[in-house]
Amino acid sequence: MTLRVGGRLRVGTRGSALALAQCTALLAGVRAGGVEVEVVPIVSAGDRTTASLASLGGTGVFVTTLREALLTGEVDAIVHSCKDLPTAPHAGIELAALPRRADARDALVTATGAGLADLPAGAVVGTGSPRRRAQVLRARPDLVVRDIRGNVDTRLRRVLAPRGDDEPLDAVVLAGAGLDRLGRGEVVTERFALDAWPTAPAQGVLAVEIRDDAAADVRDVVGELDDAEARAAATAEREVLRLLEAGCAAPLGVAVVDGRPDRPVGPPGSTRPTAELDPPVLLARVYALDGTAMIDARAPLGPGSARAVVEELLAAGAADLAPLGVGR
Ligand SMILES: NCc1[nH]cc(CCC(=O)O)c1CC(=O)O
Repeated sequence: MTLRVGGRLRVGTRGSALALAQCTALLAGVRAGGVEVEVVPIVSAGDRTTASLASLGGTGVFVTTLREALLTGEVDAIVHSCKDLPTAPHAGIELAALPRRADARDALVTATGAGLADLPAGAVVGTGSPRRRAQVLRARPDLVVRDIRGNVDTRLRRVLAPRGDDEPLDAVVLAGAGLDRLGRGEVVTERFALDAWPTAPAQGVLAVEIRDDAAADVRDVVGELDDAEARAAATAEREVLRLLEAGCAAPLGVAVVDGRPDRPVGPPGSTRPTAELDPPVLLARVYALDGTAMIDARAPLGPGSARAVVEELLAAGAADLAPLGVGR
């Protein structure tokens, strides 16, 4: 099929290996459907510099550059990791598709193949995420967590093949979905069950944005990628983030889990066999930064579930436990 407007669908994404891999995989189905697609890598200030992301205004710099390319008409659609997308809507832009979710779980990669429980005391685990730091320390207060930055390859290298000037790490925690999409899923030593280790809101979900005045055929093609289950889960998880006014500094874990504890919703990448499982439940968990305490809230997944878990968390003192925006 040739799109009536422009002939082919131009899709912008970040130039990182992960962004290109996940965008290309997402669009394989669109191409198979006969639509001509061009992936356009968009380089942002955050990709060009080694300055800290905070000095550039946080990870929002990537999203902003992509949105500029969309609004100027350089591309017809943009693809982000949904977990990197601010919860506030952007004028002129529409979240047109939340495609089927990949593995939402965090993954541990260790140099020796040891699981988290088997790492020696004092082992050094790298992560830049306050949530992951709290979760590691909660499970293993005897480990050392090192703040690390960089793309997936850089972080893996620190464990699997450290260079002379790197401090070697014994382990890193990364999103399983990112490793899978890069074809590196085989390096994972352990994937943490969501009920024990809820992850970032919308982890493993991609987000496709279009202009709100997009041509009908662009809207149709992109809309085909939307997945009702991913949309319901990502929407509720992001609503928790929004209501808590939590940024990436908040040690907050959110997940949609099976109504029965200790079981994730379906095996990774599979469609949930709805008939066999209890109704899905929204789980939100706020940690103390050092992992010594945590507060949980759960509600059956649905339109009111985010508000219900947030009220429960706040009533239980979550705003005193951890740095959230709400109540400050
Ligand atoms: N914060 C960066 C980021 N944004 C999305 C992913 C992974 C892919 C996804 O969650 O969809 C990652 C890497 C990571 O957390 O290990």
